[in-house]
This record gives sequence, structure tokens and C-alpha cells, in this order.
Amino acid sequence: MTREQLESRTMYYGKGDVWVFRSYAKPLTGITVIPESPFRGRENVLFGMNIKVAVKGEDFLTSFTEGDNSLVVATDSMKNFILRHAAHYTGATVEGFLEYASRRFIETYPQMTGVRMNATQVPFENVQIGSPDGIAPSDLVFKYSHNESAGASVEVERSGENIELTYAQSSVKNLRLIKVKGSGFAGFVRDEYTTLPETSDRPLFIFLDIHWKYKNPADGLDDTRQNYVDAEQIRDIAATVFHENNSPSIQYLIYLIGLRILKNFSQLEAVSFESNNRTWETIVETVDEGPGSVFTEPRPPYGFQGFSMTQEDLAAYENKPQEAGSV
Ligand SMILES: O=c1[nH]c(=O)c2[nH]c(=O)[nH]c2[nH]1
Repeated sequence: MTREQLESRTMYYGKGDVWVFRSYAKPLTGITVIPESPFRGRENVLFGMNIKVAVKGEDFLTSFTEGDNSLVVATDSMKNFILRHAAHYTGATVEGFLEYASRRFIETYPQMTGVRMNATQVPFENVQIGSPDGIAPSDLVFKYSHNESAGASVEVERSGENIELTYAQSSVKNLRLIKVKGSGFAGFVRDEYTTLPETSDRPLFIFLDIHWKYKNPADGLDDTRQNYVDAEQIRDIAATVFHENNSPSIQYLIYLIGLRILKNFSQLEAVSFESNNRTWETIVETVDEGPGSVFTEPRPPYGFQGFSMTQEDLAAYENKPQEAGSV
């Protein structure tokens, strides 16, 4: 088999749903506070992740073609490897843990030439506790949040004697935002297939996944370089821009969110979106003693948008004459 054939072949294996719960990880502190977000850091009393790891390496070929397991690291051992390394991790971010554990895999097993890890952070929120002194967050009891969650993907590869970070992306996933009024959708193509009425005011409900990449990937790994951007800040920017703008479409809304993210965080190189339109169906336009309406869940199917942006988009926006103010 030629080298090209080997390199173009799909061949990997790994473990999914590796749940890691680490208590008393390093607190996250080194972030820049922005006007759109109250986020100032995180205690990390509970640091939870659901990790998926995939490893590759040409030496694994005979495990597929001959049943030769002599170089196969059992995926059960991969799970143990990740969990044990969670005890040694000194950082405060998911990204940093993924990079650390991926590197350690390559250092430990010569047959691995690349490791890809994806993680979703398991969000825990402080429970508010009442006491004679007032209401304060508990430092012991947390609720498992089912809202949006932070995520990350990293890939490291062996390169001669070195181990290089070849891919890093951070994310906030499954952000669900509803704006009760102040969103429109009009001016779209009207032809024999069009039944949707134009609207200047709809209860816009969106599901959003937002991904971002740093100019220098090292900034995204740990907070001690002072350039780390937390998913809560990205979430709060999205909510702020949604609140402030009377959007003509989801397409334009995510563009505005992207501009604001790139403007706040010049250390980021790119941001991308996947959005879903989950706008509620209006059942009663105006209740008896208005204002107020009655809505229900939308019927399938749903619409979606994908868009990626870089600092060049922000520069182009800022260089063009604006009608509606700046971001
Ligand atoms: O924001 C929207 N963008 C669309 O492209 C679209 N299409 C549609 O039916 N509703 C919407 N809403």
C-alpha cells in the first residue's frame, strides 16, 4: 500500500461519552470583562465534561485488516487515561484539558500519530441559599443545568519529534433565545410557492450554535494568558445583540452578533454560526385584555442558517458608511 493510499484511508477508533467530573479545578480568572456580560470568571468547584476521543495512526492498519491487536490501546483504557489525567490537570478550561490529554496520548503511545478530542462542558449552576444574612450562592450545592453548554474540539498531531496543535475551536451549543416582539421577516421572494405572510413583528425563537477560533490558538487553551474568551461571554453578546436590534431576518441577526463578537475580542480570528428558526406559531394574536398573544410550538419542518466570519468582515463593515449606527 502506498503512502498516499494510507493517508487517504479513513481509519480511526476511540471512545465517546467519557464523562469527567473533576471537583476543585483551578478557578477561571483571566478574562476580559465586556459591557455585554456580567461574566467575571468561574470557581470551577465542579468542572464537568463529556468527551469524545478518536485516535489515528498508520500502525493501526493490521488491527483492521488482520485482527492484530498488538498495538491496539483498548478504548476502555482510553477512558481510564482521560479520567486519570483529569486529576493531574492544573488548568481552568475545557480547551486546555483536551490539548493536555491529547498530547499525553501521543507522548505515551508511539503508534498514535493524531488525536482528536471533542467535549461538551457539563454546566453546573450555583444554587441560591437563603440565610439570616440574605441570599447567596452555595459553594457546595449545584444544579445540573440543561441550558446551553460550552464545547471544544482540538486535534494534535505528531510531527517528527514534536507534537503540534493542528486544530482548535471553541463553541457554545444549544443556546435557545426567544424574543417576544421586535423581529420581522419581509421582502423575500414571492412566487407561486409562497404561502408565508410577511411580518414586521414575530415571536422569534432561535436555536444557536456559535463557534470561534483564536488568532493564536494558545490564547484559547488557558486563562493565564489573559486572552481567554468564555462561552458565557459569547452567549451574553448574542443575547444583547438580539435584544438591541429589530432584526429583519435570522441571517442578518447572526451577522450582527458575529460583528460584535469580533469587535469585543480582537484576539479571535473567526466566528461561525449554525442557527435554527423555531419561531412559535401564533394562535391568538391579541388576548382580551391586551397586550399579549398565545403561541404554540412550531410544526416541523424548521429552517436553518450557517455563516462564518473573520476579522476581515468586521474591517469591511467598519469601513463602509453606516446608516444604522455601529456595532
Ligand atoms: O429569518 C428568517 N430567514 C429565512 O430565510 C426564513 N424563511 C422563512 O420561512 N422564515 C425565515 N426567517
